[in-house]
Amino acid sequence: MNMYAQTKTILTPTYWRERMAPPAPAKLDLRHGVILYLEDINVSFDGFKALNNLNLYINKGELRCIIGPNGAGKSTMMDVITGKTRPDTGSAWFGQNINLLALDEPAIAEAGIGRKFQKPTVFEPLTVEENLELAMAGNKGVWQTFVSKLSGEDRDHLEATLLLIGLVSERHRQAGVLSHGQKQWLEIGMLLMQRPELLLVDEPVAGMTHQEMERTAELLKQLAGKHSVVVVEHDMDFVRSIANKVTVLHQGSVLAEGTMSQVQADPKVIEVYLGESAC
Ligand SMILES: Nc1ncnc2c1ncn2[C@@H]1O[C@H](COP(=O)(O)OP(=O)(O)OP(=O)(O)O)[C@@H](O)[C@H]1O
Repeated sequence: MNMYAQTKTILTPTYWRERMAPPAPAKLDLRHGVILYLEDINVSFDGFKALNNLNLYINKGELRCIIGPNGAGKSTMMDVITGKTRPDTGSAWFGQNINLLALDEPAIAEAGIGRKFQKPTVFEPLTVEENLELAMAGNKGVWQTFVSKLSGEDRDHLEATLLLIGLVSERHRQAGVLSHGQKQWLEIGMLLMQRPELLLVDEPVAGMTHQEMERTAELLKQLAGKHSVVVVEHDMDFVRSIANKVTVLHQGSVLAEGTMSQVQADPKVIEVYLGESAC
């Protein structure tokens, strides 16, 4: 190509769009059956070790509960997975091939990790259905979501999600008038609209009635298999009702891991929880 043609080419928007566009997210490699690897993770805040050589492995389709006393490092661990906090040392991989420490928060969400915080953050003036539509939009933008029609596949996904979260009959109600439990389920539904592989759920049953807790347990159990789910929760009855495997964190490390009965019988766990009636 002569110099004139070359200059003309590099002045076109297409030339730059192709080169400046972020690379498409890598396809998650789950061939070893493990979706999350955290290895030797250390996080310090002003010299205080919030995570101390933490190792955690989550299998594809697993529902894992993380428990531990206040200050054990549970939230910090979730922050490392989602890119909110960078560890001082260690490695964090999503499947075999996605290095979480090389990605920022939006890229981690895009790669397939969704997080639900304790407090529901639904859009109260919008209906249940509109909230789900908006969540599906991802990076499309609010305006474009409402002017563009959902594809048949997206519509099916929305209907299936409404059914799963038990809000079919509430679909045209404003999110603001829902009960606390219903808002939590809607927010889980909003995460599901983005088809995450791994869901991180922070204290899902705080403030719920007993009935709402039972419904939430059913919902999380239904999600497992299709998704991998990590739940941080203080309510031990709830944990007992959903978890096959529980990880106990203490002082930023894994203290014990196993079934709820196994960890409850572990003298190290009993010692840590001594005086706390929860366990
Ligand atoms: N940004 C921060 N700056 C300083 N210290 C922090 C920061 N975030 C967390 N910590 C400290 O790190 C430790 C672990 O906190 P973290 O919130 O991860 O624990 P947790 O297990 O989630 O506790 P809880 O069950 O009370 O939510 C605590 O001692 C906390 O005070």
